Amino acid sequence: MKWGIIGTGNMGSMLTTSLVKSGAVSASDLIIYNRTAQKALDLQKDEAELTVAENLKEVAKKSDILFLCVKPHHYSQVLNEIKNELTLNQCLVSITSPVSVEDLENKVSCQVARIVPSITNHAHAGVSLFTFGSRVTGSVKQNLWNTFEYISKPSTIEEDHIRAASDMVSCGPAFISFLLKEWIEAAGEVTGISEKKATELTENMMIGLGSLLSKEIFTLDELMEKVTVKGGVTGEGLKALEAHIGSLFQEMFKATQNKHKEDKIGIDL
Ligand SMILES: NC(=O)C1=CN([C@@H]2O[C@H](COP(=O)(O)OP(=O)(O)OC[C@H]3O[C@@H](n4cnc5c(N)ncnc54)[C@H](O)[C@@H]3O)[C@@H](O)[C@H]2O)C=CC1
Ligand SMILES: O=C(O)[C@@H]1CCC=N1
Repeated sequence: MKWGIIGTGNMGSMLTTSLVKSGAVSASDLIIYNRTAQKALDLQKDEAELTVAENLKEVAKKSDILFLCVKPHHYSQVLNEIKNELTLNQCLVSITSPVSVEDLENKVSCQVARIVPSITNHAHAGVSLFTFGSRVTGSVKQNLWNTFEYISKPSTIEEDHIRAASDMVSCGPAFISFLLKEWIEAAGEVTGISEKKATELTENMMIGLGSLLSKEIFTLDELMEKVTVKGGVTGEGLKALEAHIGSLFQEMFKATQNKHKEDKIGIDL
């Protein structure tokens, strides 16, 4: 089974490295291609067994499962160049949310799936969002699912909820990092604690929180309950949060919904 990756930017390189390092795919079964060849060659320096393809047609022809890891506005150009190489035995996997599986199925004649990954998959953690097209065979579905279990918790997502799901698992690391930066800054402003110390404490708290959740020791509700000692400071902090949070997250989800709609209109496969 040969695995191809087109586009070795943030996500393509993350998938290349994580799939190999987790033991999901052996480097000798991976073939990668990037428009700027150096990016692909740099990955090969770490994993000598990787094949770097000379061009798009080569990676398309040689892959049983082919990941498309370019930005959505490059889809049309790439697909036009590879579509005649792809047959029903192969599966094209898109990793972007604004392009639906249905639209891709109308463009190419091979099997099609969408797996939206997350930067958290670098740490072989977090979620990957799966949507299978109508032509994907049972064995390919199983193979993709099993492979992504090495680096994530795969989760099936319907088209209607892909934006919200991707906001949570893929944009989430950026959103939460932004909130934590605000928290660190506010701690400094209000109490004078140094940014360095506040960052160290916050990052380690997050690692601990992630670990509690991953071991299923507590749910989110249980965490709030256990930490909120009656008459204590946590309760006061939570009250302040409730009073000031307003429609912060509603606005965030609305903003991404709007951008998603705009992107979909702008993408012409
Ligand atoms: N950054 C993230 O956390 C996530 C990104 N995605 C999706 O992944 C896709 C890629 O995003 P990034 O990796 O962040 O972008 P990026 O800009 O880092 O990577 C895109 C890569 O594609 C290459 N490329 C462009 N045209 C090409 C062509 N014709 N042939 C071969 N390579 C070509 C570029 O040289 C670049 O290395 C996007 O569609 C995005 O929606 C999905 C989940 C998370
Ligand atoms: O296609 C998506 O939804 C992802 C999330 C981050 C960038 N692209």
